[in-house]
Amino acid sequence: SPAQHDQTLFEERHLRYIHPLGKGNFGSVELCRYDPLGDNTGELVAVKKLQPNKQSTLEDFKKEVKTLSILHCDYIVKYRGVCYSTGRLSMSLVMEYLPNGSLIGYMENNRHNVTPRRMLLFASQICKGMEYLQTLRYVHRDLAARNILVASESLVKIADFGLTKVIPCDKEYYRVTQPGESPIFWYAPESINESRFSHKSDVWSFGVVLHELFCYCDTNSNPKRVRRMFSFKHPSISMQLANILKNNWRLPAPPNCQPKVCSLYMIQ
Ligand SMILES: CCc1cc(O)ccc1-c1ccc2c(C(=O)Nc3ccc(C)nc3)n[nH]c2c1
Repeated sequence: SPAQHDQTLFEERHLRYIHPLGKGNFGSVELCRYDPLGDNTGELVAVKKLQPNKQSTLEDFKKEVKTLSILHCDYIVKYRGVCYSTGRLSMSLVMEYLPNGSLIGYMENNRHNVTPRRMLLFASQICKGMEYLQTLRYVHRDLAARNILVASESLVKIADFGLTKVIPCDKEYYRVTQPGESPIFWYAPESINESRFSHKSDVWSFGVVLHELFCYCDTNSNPKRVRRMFSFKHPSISMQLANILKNNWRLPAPPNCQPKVCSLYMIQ
């Protein structure tokens, strides 16, 4: 039957659960081994189960799968396929497993042997991945170090396309109607103020990722730290953030950041 030759169809009975991976950010992601021979020689995969809830419906999930299945780029996590649960009531997304986890954990654990040169290598790879997405008119909308996965000490890949949208051909931006919980500290001003997303707003988020990289993803310099500057009273956090950005406040230069990188920082 065609299903036997469809490499992107994973049979639930061969998908062996190992342990949980993503905490919250990627939804519920689990490490599994797809082991049809039953001898533990199968490949390790990252699996995201879909629980249709108020945030994401089966339709949203099918859109994420559609988005992923046509992406072929060295700097984007590879789509492997889907696994339908018995009765097709729910489905899971199967992606390649990257053994070193997200950039956040990697930078924290490898602070001493990640040189600025290596950071620029990672930054250029994220750039190439985003450039590829732009050629397909995709806007990621959630570019952040937490969504960059480390394949090896010299290769990172962009992950988590749950929020990715395609810009309509007649427009230059995508307007979100129902913004869920928004990562506003990575958002460009127009995204905060008007829920407008474009390649330009992805570039802004890339700037925040550069900041995270050069701060070794240190939680003390994390963009969320900005929140401490705000009163928890009114106006809302996003209003306060929008105001200081309008007054040209920007993230502070990362501590002991190289002069040449800092000059790059000044053009931000
Ligand atoms: C399936 C969800 C998804 C959806 C999407 O649209 C794009 C990418 C992914 C995804 C998310 C996470 C991972 C992971 C990992 O989390 N790996 C690891 C390894 C080691 C440690 C400590 N932590 C973590 N590997 N491949 C992954 C693919």
